Amino acid sequence: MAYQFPALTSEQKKELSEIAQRIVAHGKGILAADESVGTMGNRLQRIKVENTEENRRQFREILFTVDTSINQSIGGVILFHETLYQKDSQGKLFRNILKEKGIVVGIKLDQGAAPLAGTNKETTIQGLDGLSQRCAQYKRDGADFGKWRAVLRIDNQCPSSLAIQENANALARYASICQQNGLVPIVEPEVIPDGDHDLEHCQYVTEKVLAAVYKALNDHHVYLEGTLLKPNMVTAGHACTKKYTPEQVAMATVTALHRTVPAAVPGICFLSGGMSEEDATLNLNAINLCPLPKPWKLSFSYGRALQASALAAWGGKAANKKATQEAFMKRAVANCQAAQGQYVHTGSSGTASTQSLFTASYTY
Ligand SMILES: O=P(O)(O)OC[C@@]1(O)O[C@H](CO)[C@@H](O)[C@@H]1O
Repeated sequence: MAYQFPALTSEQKKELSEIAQRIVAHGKGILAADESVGTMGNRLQRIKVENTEENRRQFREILFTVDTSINQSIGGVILFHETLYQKDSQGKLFRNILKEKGIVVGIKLDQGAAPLAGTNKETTIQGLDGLSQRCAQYKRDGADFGKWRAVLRIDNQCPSSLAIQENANALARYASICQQNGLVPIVEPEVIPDGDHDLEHCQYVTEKVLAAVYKALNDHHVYLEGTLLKPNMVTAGHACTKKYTPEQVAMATVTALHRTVPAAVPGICFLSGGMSEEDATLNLNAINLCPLPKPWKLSFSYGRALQASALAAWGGKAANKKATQEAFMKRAVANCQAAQGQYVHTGSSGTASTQSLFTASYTY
C-alpha cells in the first residue's frame, strides 16, 4: 500500500530529480563558492587582500565570467546569500551569468554551529526556523538547490550518538523543507579531518554517520532521487603518521558509501576538506576507478580545492584576471576528468595546487 500522506507530487519529484541529474551529468561537479563573509576573510587574508564586499565581489566576478566552456565541467555553483544578489561590473546579476552558461544556481542555507551541551564540544547546525520562507524566496530568486553542512569530529567520545542523531535529524528536516520548495537539498554531513586517527577509524565513523543520515532522510519522507550527498572522503586524520595511497582512500571511501548510501541517490559530490588541489583530484580519480559497485555519480563539490590556485594567481589585482581564470579552469577540467576516472597526473602542477589547504578546527 502506498503511503497515505505523500510529501511531494509526481511533478515536484520530476523537477527535483531532473535538477539533481543535471548538476552531475557527464563528469560535472559543483563549485562551492558559498564561503560566508568570515570564511572568505580567512581566504583573502592568506593573499593579503582586505575582506571587503567589493573584493569578494571582484574575485567571484572573475570566476563566474570565465569562458562558457566551464559548463562542461561545472554543473552547479553554490552561492552565499550576499553573492546571490551581487552583480558584475556591467550590472548583470551573477546568478543570471551562471544560468546563461547552463549552470544550476545553489544557495547555502545553514546558519552556523551551536553547542550541544553535555558533549565534548560537539555541535548541531542552526537555520531551521524560517527555512521554508527563505527557500521559497531563494527559489523565486533563481536558486534550484540548497546546501546544509553538518560537522562531526573524531575525538575522545566523538562523534557521540547524540551528535550523530541530532545532526542527521537536522539534515533530514532541512532536506524535506528544501524539497517542499523545489530546491534539491545537498546533504553534507562532514566528518572533519582533524585528529590522528587512521583510515580504518575514519571509515568506521563515516559509515555510522551516513547510516544515521539515510535513516533520518527515510523517516522524513525525503525523495532520495531529488537529493545529492556531499560527504568527506574517507581519509586518515591530518595528524596521523601513517600515509595512505589514493587507491587505499578510494577503497575505504567506496566501501563506506556502498554500505550506507542507497542506489536511488543520483550523485555523491565530495567536499575537499583541506586536501591540496592535486590530492583532491587524484583521490577522486582513484574513487572512480575503484573496482566496487558504484551506482551513483561520484563527483566533486569543492571549495578550497577549486579556488586555491585561482586565489593565489589573482592576489587582489584586476590585471591578473586571465591567469586567475586559467587556474580555475585547469582545476575544473582536471576534476571533471577525475569524476570519470580519466585524470592523468602530468607532474607539472604549480606549487599552489600541491599545498595542503588544511586549517585545524575549521569553522565557517
Ligand atoms: O572543504 P571544501 O571543499 O573547501 O569546502 C566544503 C564546503 O562545504 O565548506 C565551505 C564552507 O562552508 C564551503 O565553501 C563549501 O561548500
